[in-house]
Amino acid sequence: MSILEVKNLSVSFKQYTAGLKQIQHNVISSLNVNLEAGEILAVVGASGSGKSILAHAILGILPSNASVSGVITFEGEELTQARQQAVRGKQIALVPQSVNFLDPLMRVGSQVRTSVRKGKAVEAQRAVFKRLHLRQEVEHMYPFQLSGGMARRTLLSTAMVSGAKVMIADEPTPGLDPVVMKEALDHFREFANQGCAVMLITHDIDSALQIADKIAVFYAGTIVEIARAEDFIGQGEAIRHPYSKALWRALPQNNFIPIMGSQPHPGALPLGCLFAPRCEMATPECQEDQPEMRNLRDGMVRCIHAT
Ligand SMILES: Nc1ncnc2c1ncn2[C@@H]1O[C@H](COP(=O)(O)OP(=O)(O)OP(=O)(O)O)[C@@H](O)[C@H]1O
Ligand code: NI
Repeated sequence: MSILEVKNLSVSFKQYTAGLKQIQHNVISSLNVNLEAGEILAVVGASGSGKSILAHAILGILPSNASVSGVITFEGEELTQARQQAVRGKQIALVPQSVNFLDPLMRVGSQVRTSVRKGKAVEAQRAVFKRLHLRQEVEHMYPFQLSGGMARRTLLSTAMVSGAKVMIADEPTPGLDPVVMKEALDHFREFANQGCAVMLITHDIDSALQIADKIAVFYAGTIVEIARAEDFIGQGEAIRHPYSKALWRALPQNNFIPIMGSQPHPGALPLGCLFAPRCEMATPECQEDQPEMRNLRDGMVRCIHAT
């Protein structure tokens, strides 16, 4: 049993156009993913592809105009709204993408201490601050007194002291200097080695590959491939989905080959495969139905042509 299972998740937002016409934005569609204890799953993909929405759906913190369908289970039991509230910040911790998640009216040391559930709160907070190179006097500061990097380290600290079994880190590293970034990534690896499951959402594929066991590739609101980190090597021959291959080849060290076209807007998704309009391998069949996720070479892929 996976510690966290997301089955057939869809999330949409109702939006009103200028003429008060209502349109539906499908920001996540039929998404399946599992988190295993002891593993780090890195989630990569373009901006606006729905990575943060997935994190917020798991934690039950989507805005009220969102409609959600599908089932999320934690330790084999469905995560209902009540259960999401009960486990949030305790068994399932979030390192949010935005530093606005800090409480502006509370000193940051106290914020971190309220997340400690076992052992001495002050000691745990001071140890994590030291590890992330935050000076001790920072504990007395309010969020507005912090630099962007310090605020991010405070958010990381809050999740790290929580003792959660599942950690979801949404872009935890931008703005951190390389030394602190390495500490943060090493910390995630240690968590996983202790039996915790980590979902690391990131734009930094290189860092993700250094610590992740598996990589999930997001495109236009769904996961198109789940691969082992080792598959991301060379020219990407072992990578299954044409979008994942393109993403890999677009990296500076892999020839910087740009991907033509752009990701479809959530208000106007194509009927069939979401990547078909940009895909060199697309055939008329690809335009008919969205392909199902299928097993391929010890990974998962959502493409009828992948081999
Ligand atoms: N409250 C909202 N109402 C309507 N649409 C929203 C809302 N929040 C997010 N979206 C839309 O959902 C889509 C997915 O957004 P999300 O923030 O999950 O992307 P992301 O993959 O995390 O991007 P980034 O890498 O830039 O953080 C985007 O098209 C975004 O515009
Ligand atoms: Ni995001």
